[in-house]
Amino acid sequence: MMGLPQANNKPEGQLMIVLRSSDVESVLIQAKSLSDPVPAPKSNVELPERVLGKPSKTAMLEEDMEVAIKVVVVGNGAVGKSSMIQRYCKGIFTKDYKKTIGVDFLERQILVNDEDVRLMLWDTAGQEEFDAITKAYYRGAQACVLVFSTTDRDSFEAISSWWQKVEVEVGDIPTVLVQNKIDLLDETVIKNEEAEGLAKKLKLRFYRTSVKEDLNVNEVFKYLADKYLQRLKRQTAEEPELVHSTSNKIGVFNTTSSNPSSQNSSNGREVISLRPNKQRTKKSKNPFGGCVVL
Ligand SMILES: Nc1nc2c(ncn2[C@@H]2O[C@H](COP(=O)(O)OP(=O)(O)OP(=O)(O)O)[C@@H](O)[C@H]2O)c(=O)[nH]1
Repeated sequence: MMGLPQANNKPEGQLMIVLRSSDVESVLIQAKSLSDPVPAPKSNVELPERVLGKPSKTAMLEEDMEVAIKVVVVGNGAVGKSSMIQRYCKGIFTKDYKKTIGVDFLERQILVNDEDVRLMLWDTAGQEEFDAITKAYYRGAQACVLVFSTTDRDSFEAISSWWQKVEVEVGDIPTVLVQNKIDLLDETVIKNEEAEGLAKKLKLRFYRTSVKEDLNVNEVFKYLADKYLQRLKRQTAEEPELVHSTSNKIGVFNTTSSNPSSQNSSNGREVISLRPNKQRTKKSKNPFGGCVVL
């Protein structure tokens, strides 16, 4: 768990994010300006249908749109998933271990090849008991970080099964394999060749990180964003219609509206309620620029 110090200052559930499951499956692209022809959505996440029939999104992709990428971070418990997301988004590291219950997420905005990219980092629980919950949140993921720990053999051996769990839900998405806690190399229980061999076998880019020492964490997410953008551009060039289709590839995501009263299931669609397991604050700028706690 992300273990924020202020985690319990506020009664749980004050801020509830409600997503329809189909929305979670969308590539999220946010209109940057109010003059954007895409109408302001009524709830936090809009349906892909809303973008149908509107001016070319291909052009907008180039000029007016901001790409948002849903990244899921998966792996056994205690390998450092929450710590990694916290390090990346808030620039901090805590020694405390608090198990993540269900899912959690933070986001950070970065610039990749002059393109604004919003990374939405979904932190999933590493324990099997939460599998049913976490699986639902893999849907719609556009990139994935598979993490194991230098000091935990089981976490290394579980990587293939984590990968399968994600793949079953979302297919082939940009993915990286990460060996975390390399500051503890003295205590390693995994040989270098084994880790590299696994990356080769799974055909994945491999990073060694230390969240504690802030080694290579940025690189992991930068690589994924880059890879995803390349793929998106290729797809858009090859099949511009994809952007307009109802295939849940594109959605409009409004992070400015957070009116909980508009988030309900009155339309009869399935509703997933995300209850942050720690305090969420309103979006605010912080010293790490572009990092937002939702
Ligand atoms: N030495 C060292 N410790 C780390 C590193 N990254 C995380 N930790 C520690 O490992 C423990 C587990 O970290 P978490 O980030 O909570 O692990 P998690 O994978 O989110 O665990 P679950 O929520 O159970 O899935 C914490 O005590 C962290 O401080 C690292 O790079 N080096």
